[in-house]
Amino acid sequence: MTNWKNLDTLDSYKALKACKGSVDLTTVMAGESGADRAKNYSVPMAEKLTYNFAAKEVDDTVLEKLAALAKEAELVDKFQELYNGAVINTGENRLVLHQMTRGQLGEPVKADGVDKRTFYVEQQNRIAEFANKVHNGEITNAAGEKFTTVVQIGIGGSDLGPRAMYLALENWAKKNGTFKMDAKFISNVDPDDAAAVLASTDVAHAIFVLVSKSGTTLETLTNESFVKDALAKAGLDASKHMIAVTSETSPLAKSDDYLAAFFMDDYIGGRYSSTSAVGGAVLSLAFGPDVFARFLNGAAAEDETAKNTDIRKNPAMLDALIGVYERNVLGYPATTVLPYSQALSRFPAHLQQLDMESNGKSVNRFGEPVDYPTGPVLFGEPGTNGQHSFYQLLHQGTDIVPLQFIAFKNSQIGTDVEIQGSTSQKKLCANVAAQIVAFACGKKDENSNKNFKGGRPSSIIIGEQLDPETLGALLAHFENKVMFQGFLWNINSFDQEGVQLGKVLAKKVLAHETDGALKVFSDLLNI
Ligand SMILES: O=P(O)(O)OC[C@H]1O[C@](O)(CO)[C@@H](O)[C@@H]1O
Repeated sequence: MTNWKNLDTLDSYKALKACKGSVDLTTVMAGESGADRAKNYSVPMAEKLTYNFAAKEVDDTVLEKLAALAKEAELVDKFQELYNGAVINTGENRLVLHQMTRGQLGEPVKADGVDKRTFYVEQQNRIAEFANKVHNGEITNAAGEKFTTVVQIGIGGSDLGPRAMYLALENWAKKNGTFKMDAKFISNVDPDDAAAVLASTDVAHAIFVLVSKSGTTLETLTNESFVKDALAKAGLDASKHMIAVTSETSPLAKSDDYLAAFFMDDYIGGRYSSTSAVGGAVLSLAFGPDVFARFLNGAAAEDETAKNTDIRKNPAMLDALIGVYERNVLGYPATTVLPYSQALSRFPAHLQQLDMESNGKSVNRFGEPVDYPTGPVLFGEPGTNGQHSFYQLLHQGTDIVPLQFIAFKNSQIGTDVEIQGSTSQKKLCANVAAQIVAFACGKKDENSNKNFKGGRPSSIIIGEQLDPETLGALLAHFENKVMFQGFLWNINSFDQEGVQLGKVLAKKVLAHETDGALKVFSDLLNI
């Protein structure tokens, strides 16, 4: 059994604090020293990805202290407890098993009377069989015609991850001949969301995937009714056009309203559910089950790296430790993820939920207030677009915001042009290389308006090409990073009580049970 202790009670953390200010990026990232760091401060990830931390404010001494912190905080042992079935989600008294949707990292875990790995694989097989039947025309609409579009209805983790993964692989699948069906997504309770998606969808040839782990989310149930209404208006039987993905204990599980139902369970948090049936249904329908299986393999391979006790061989743990150093010792309040890949356009939105819903906590695992900052604000956009938007603040603003770049050597589609001696792909990669050095080293100018102080830390994950395996590995990397940071902060990264209050008050507003400011705002909004 491991010890769960607050970060500020650990001796190795106290030692780490003494390192504050010891690494000046403007110096160490210049000249030969910068070249050496760029070569050596790099850790292999799975699927030929590498995590390069040359431009972080660390040196061998800081790394030694981070290694000591990893050891004292028993990070790898805690991960081991997690995948071997301990009740890590103390707030909800649940196991945490999302890694098991992609592999068996440790011992078999039995819960609810079944072996959980067997359960997840069974669901994958059921989804694969269903998707194959849709693709080969064994499952059709009432007129015997093939379905051509899949529309996912869900919100939060039942939308963001699957949507980001779909967008990440859409062009790759088209290029590689595995694209089967268009996928669309309805998430917001804003009626314009469902209305616009439905208006651009041939509903007679659409299969709708209702995704809600709890089966009680207001937005999702409302959008389900919206879609059912549209199907009825088109003279179609909704139960022949809808499947459900939910937990076996949810009210949706036993309903006859669906063509089929596929299951995840309470041991997979919504924001960790992309590799469960939640992502499995839409991705298998859109790209085929083999592509989904390749995505899972990439995630499984990355999970294996997270078992390593050596911080130079465990990229997620190293990334997590550096992030905690930046947050708690260096005092940086935010972080940004900047994929130089258009296909990853919604990946930062997924990471916002993953990171902030997991680690936006003020009490530890035992419900006691913590005296130190926990999860940072996370935001992001693809580069180079971000460069022409908010990078101004990142380069010259008064706050230092650590950056996390992601880039691939090759594009997905492969269509490119050479203009002024370089292809677009080379221009993309040139920009990310330039940004790392510009942020770290800055540039002196007598005109203070044009002066760049530098000293702005970044890391970069570099890959060959974004494909199903690299995407899986990338997803698992960030999930595991968030998990290790939660362990360091001694918080429960797997519940989300902070989302409840707003839901309760919204219900009161709709029931007209308001007074005070709530009543005034209700009136102002004409509710
Ligand atoms: O899948 P469900 O149960 O509809 O939940 C959707 C989302 O709502 C939340 O519970 C937050 O309100 C997220 O954690 C979750 O991903």
